[in-house]
Amino acid sequence: MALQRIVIRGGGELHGEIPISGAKNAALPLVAAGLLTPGTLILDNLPELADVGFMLGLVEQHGAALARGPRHVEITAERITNTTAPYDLVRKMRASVLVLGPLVARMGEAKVSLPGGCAIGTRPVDLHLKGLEAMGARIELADGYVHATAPKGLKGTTIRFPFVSVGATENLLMAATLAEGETVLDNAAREPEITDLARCLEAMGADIAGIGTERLIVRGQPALHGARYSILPDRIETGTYAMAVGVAGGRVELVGARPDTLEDVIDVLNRCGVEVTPTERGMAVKRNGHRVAGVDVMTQPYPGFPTDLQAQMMVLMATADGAAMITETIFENRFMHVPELARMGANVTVHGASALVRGVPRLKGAPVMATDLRASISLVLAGLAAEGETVVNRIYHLDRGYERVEEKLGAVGARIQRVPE
Ligand SMILES: CC(=O)N[C@H]1[C@@H](OP(=O)(O)OP(=O)(O)OC[C@H]2O[C@@H](n3ccc(=O)[nH]c3=O)[C@H](O)[C@@H]2O)O[C@H](CO)[C@@H](O)[C@@H]1O
Ligand SMILES: C=C(OP(=O)(O)O)C(=O)O
Repeated sequence: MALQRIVIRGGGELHGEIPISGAKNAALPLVAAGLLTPGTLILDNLPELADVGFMLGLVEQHGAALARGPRHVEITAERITNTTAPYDLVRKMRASVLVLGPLVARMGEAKVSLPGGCAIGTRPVDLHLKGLEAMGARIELADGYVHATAPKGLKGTTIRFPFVSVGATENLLMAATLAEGETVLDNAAREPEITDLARCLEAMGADIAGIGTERLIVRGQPALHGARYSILPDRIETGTYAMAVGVAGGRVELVGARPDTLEDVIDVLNRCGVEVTPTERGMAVKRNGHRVAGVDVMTQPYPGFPTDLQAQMMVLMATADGAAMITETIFENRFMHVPELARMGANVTVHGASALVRGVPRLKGAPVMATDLRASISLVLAGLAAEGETVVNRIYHLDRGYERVEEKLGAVGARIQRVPE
């Protein structure tokens, strides 16, 4: 794909409505779950994103047949013909590691390239591997690959996570559905995407208790069957566009949003003066004239403030009337947007895991470089608030997680364009 950039002329308010897509971070494990059954898993409300395309390509090369329509896929893994997830696919997207649990559980074997570090931190997968080991798999690491074998199948056990991990919870939850006996996952992640995965697994015949809590109890089944499931709306996309309205001003209805999946974020927005109200179709977000107030936030596992909205929140605080302390507790290197925002006139000082943001009346347009998905969209938001022109380079990260971003923002009045680099 040719390199592209996004050009934004800031300063205008946003008015109208934005449709919210299906959640990327629910879609990825749900596609992997298609490997658990020889039956057909039908997923609706599938977001059209680069990451979803990578994940579908991955399950396809494991032997799944795909039938795709708009926002819809049918995955039939009648036979798994290949249990190796190669480096070339895994390096494009870390969530590829989510095929490990389903493959070992169903086939007794899998070889998955180790995902490696990425821009936001080292991101090891030790909890995924320890959990599979506790379920009886033998784990070997060689040549950059994890080779997991469980020729007699996985066995249920109790796994207590030392800290909360979304991916490890998902991988082991999927593995446990086909294990022999009962698996207890303690200190499990409670993100809405995990609830979505658990509900879909139930529809496929899994027996799971404690859904939505930090203790998941799974009674393994000999096999799962096909099902049809509609993916929940993306709470991170919702929060991002809510913050865009906070940054630019105006009033926008986020159609299809599920406010119950982002209560903490809505509370923060209301406290800083961005009005969020539920509507019949989703939620409405409004800011009129006045500058927002500074509000401190700390990222936390769900139901706390999501790390995936930290960069966008920083942009909102960058133009606040006052100061805000933003603390990142999930990833050790998730402030790469700070130097780029500074080039646009933001006043941010980083001390370890905290960033002190002193609001300025106005940001200024500049050419900037996107380093990861949420950093990229934060620069787009900054461009909406800035005087003059902002050019965001290296936008392929954006297409991993935001569907038709320039169309969605353009439709509510943003002056935004995608152009070749
Ligand atoms: C595809 C997907 O859903 N991605 C999300 C998922 O990522 P992901 O599932 O990778 O994030 P985790 O919740 O696992 O990571 C949380 C923390 O635990 C660490 N860790 C994790 C696993 C492990 O085995 N060992 C370990 O040390 C990570 O490096 C990180 O510091 O949750 C993150 C936290 O909400 C989000 O930012 C990502 O958008
Ligand atoms: C970090 C993210 O995704 P991933 O875990 O797929 O890298 C994200 O969605 O912000």
